[in-house]
Amino acid sequence: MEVESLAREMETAVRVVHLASSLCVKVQEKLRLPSSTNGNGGGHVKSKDDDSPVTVADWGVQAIVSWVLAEVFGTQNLSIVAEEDTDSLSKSESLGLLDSVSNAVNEALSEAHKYGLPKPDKPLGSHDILKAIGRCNSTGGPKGRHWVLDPVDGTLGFVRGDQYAVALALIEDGKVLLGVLGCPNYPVKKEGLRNGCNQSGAGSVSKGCVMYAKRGSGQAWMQPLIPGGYPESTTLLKASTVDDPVLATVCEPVERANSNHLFTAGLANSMGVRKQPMRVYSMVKYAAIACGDAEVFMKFAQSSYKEKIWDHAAGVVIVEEAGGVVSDAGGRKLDFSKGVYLEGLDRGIIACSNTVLHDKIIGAVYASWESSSL
Ligand SMILES: Nc1ncnc2c1ncn2[C@@H]1O[C@H](COP(=O)(O)OS(=O)(=O)O)[C@@H](OP(=O)(O)O)[C@H]1O
Ligand SMILES: [Mg+2]
Ligand SMILES: [Mg+2]
Ligand SMILES: [Mg+2]
Repeated sequence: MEVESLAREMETAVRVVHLASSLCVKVQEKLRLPSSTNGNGGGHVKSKDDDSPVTVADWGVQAIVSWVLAEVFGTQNLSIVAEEDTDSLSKSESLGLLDSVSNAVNEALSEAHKYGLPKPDKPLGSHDILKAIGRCNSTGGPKGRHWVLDPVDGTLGFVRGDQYAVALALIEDGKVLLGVLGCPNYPVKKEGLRNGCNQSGAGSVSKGCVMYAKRGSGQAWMQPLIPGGYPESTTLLKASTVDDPVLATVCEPVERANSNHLFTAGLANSMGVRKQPMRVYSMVKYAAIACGDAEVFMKFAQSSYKEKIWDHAAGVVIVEEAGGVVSDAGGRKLDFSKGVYLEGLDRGIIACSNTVLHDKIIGAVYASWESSSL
């Protein structure tokens, strides 16, 4: 599929995810301070109506991404579909929380120029911040361009000091054109040190990266996350070529409530997977497939749960351009054209590093579905 250049969109998306990730790193550090161990991260964490957590970072990232996109592309026809809203943040009892969000946003935006992004002339006020967050209330749909944002995916992982992702994608006429994933805690293997310092070939590990891909390019890329600025190096990503289930690493959500661990264990067993599942929060699971650290990601939510587009859009295009395959459990592509939800999803999501493994899993799903307890 031929896609127009999208150079400005991609450049902006990658840079703003770097900036947003830097905000997340700082907020997560604060959450880990001893003064924050009162259960709500020193006031930085709230519960939503469905009991899921939302934090200063979720609102802060949404405000930053929305503000930057509006500055770069203008507000006319700007459509952003994103997870958070301003309902609880604009209540009078949330003044302290809104202050914390403002501080985090202004601290990050004051560094925007170091990322090659516009920065405000003066710090944004609470009103500007609420406006930026509230602007992301588009419901997407089959026509036109829509930015899709999960400001913090895996908020539970985030508050637990674990893995999470900042996920931004651009959809046009229902197709994901580009995706960017910020993974601030992802362990990235560096090439073995050269010049005789380390000849073992094992390489060292550093933390944090941004992955991105453009639809139809056949390439997915990774940049390191560096403190206080935009990196110079970029590495090509390649999904794993392992197609023997015995050697495959399968990842899945951490929470039992989010995916049926029993069903996926039976499925993995029936196709000959031997390794224990790698349970990881957030779209970092897609990242692991894209960079060759895992071969399979399966998620089978309860049948009453409807998957949202912001939990998958960026990950899907990155995995596919790195050489992988993503579908529902019936083998059909995910449909990003129906609004906020992945309507018509057949049972679950299966992302694989290659078609051979993918075909095997789809076959195993058909074989084992009858006896499942879903
Ligand atoms: N009941 C239920 N079933 C399935 N999925 C749900 C459910 N509730 C929430 N969510 C969505 O799951 C997102 C986190 O998915 P993960 O794969 O990271 O799950 S886990 O945290 O590792 O268990 C999480 O994304 P964030 O809210 O951005 O963290 C939710 O969109
Ligand atoms: Mg999410
Ligand atoms: Mg989220
Ligand atoms: Mg959430």
